[in-house]
Amino acid sequence: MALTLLAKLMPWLAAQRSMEDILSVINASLGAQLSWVVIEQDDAWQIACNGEMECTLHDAQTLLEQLQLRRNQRAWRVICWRRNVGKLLFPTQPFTTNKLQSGVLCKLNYKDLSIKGYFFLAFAYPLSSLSIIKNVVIILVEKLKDYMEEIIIRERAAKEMQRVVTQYKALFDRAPVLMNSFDKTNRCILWNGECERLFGWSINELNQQSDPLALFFPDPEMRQQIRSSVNTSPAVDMHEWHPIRRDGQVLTVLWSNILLPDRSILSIGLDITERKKVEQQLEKKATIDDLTGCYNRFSMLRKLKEALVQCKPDEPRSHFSLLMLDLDYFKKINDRWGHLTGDAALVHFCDQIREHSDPSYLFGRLGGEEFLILMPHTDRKNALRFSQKIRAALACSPLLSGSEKIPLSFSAGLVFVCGEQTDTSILLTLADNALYDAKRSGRSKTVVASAFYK
Ligand SMILES: Nc1nc2c(ncn2[C@@H]2O[C@H](COP(=O)(O)OP(=O)(O)OP(=O)(O)O)[C@@H](O)[C@H]2O)c(=O)[nH]1
Repeated sequence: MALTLLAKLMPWLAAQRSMEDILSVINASLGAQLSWVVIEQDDAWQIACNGEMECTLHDAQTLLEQLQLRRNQRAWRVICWRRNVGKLLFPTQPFTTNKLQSGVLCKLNYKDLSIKGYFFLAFAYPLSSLSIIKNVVIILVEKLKDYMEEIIIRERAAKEMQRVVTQYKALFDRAPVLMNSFDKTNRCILWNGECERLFGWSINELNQQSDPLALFFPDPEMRQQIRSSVNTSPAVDMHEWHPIRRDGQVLTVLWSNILLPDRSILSIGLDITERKKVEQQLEKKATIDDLTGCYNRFSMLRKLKEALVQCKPDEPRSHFSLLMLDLDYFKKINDRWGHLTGDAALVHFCDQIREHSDPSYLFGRLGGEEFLILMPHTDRKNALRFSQKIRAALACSPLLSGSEKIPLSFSAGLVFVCGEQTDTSILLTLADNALYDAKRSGRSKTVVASAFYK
């Protein structure tokens, strides 16, 4: 009988059917009315039940508690009832109890998996030979045990997989870095929480566009560059890009690309817009004069040094003129109109220079009311012409203090640099001496330095 039953059951176990299906075959083969399997692991209980009668997990637990089977340490224990098993299982339901006359309950331990299992089988008639049914159940349970072990290991692996997926999903959604991926047809397939927060678009909104990337980079050429950096030759190093977000603000984002095992590419980005702004402000503070907006002494001298390095006697394009300017009688302006008007005079002077300068000219404040203009590939004649132009502009547009006109003039020293001089301090001394000559000989004029005169 046991062998016949097992022969019937084996294909079901091999086909990995559900526990309910297997119990149904057992019931049908043995003529049983009810069977269940209960699994207890990590304080969580599961029941699989089949038969003509309903048995809840609570019913099964009450029975196990009553028989103290759970506390019994033996791995194997088979309990058989010749009669009235229904009374034990359903003590409060007298009508149902009549239906179940006899039964077998078997305990099985999975030591390695720290799991307990219970198999129960009940019949509507009293069993004449308990030992036969007991032997059948022992063999049956042994087979069931292997099958259940397989299911449990599979379930655990699935649970672990689910746990890992949940962890990575949380990481993907909550990490303070941008993560996204687009497929070959330009559809967005990954768009994490930080992307949605920063750019203001959801993945559904992106995929309603024929080309989602156009939302961030309206320039088609820029889009081409992005695509090639992602798809053609994925740039692993962080590169700086300037996407536009939903409210129109231009961002600064560092992007890197990671090739995943399935050959898809995940782009990872870091929003550095605020950091970049601070950097730019610091850079500006370090190189630009606060009051006038022209270069400060430090950066002007650096630019002069760079120009000197490039300057070669046989390369006329590298020659340049250097003009050192100083406002005349500036102290008087401060004394008469006050320091704020003195500041306004400095700004006005710089505005005039800026307005009439060639874009290639470099212009900085050396300190106080002293300035330096570097004029690339400009000879002495043109440099002198330029200083006259500034003088005329200042005469035409005096500084206004209310309705009062404040005349401004300057003296200047000019040096033409043609590659024979390499020392900045000597050049500055030459320009300064020429400026001093201009002051001494009446002011409001430009004097050309005698050395390097050409
Ligand atoms: N308002 C204002 N004044 C400044 C600033 N820097 C320097 N000064 C003033 O500029 C004046 C320069 O005076 P001086 O060196 O005697 O030169 P000057 O009066 O222009 O006379 P000459 O150069 O000989 O024509 C001083 O009174 C400084 O206090 C500034 O940033 N703002």
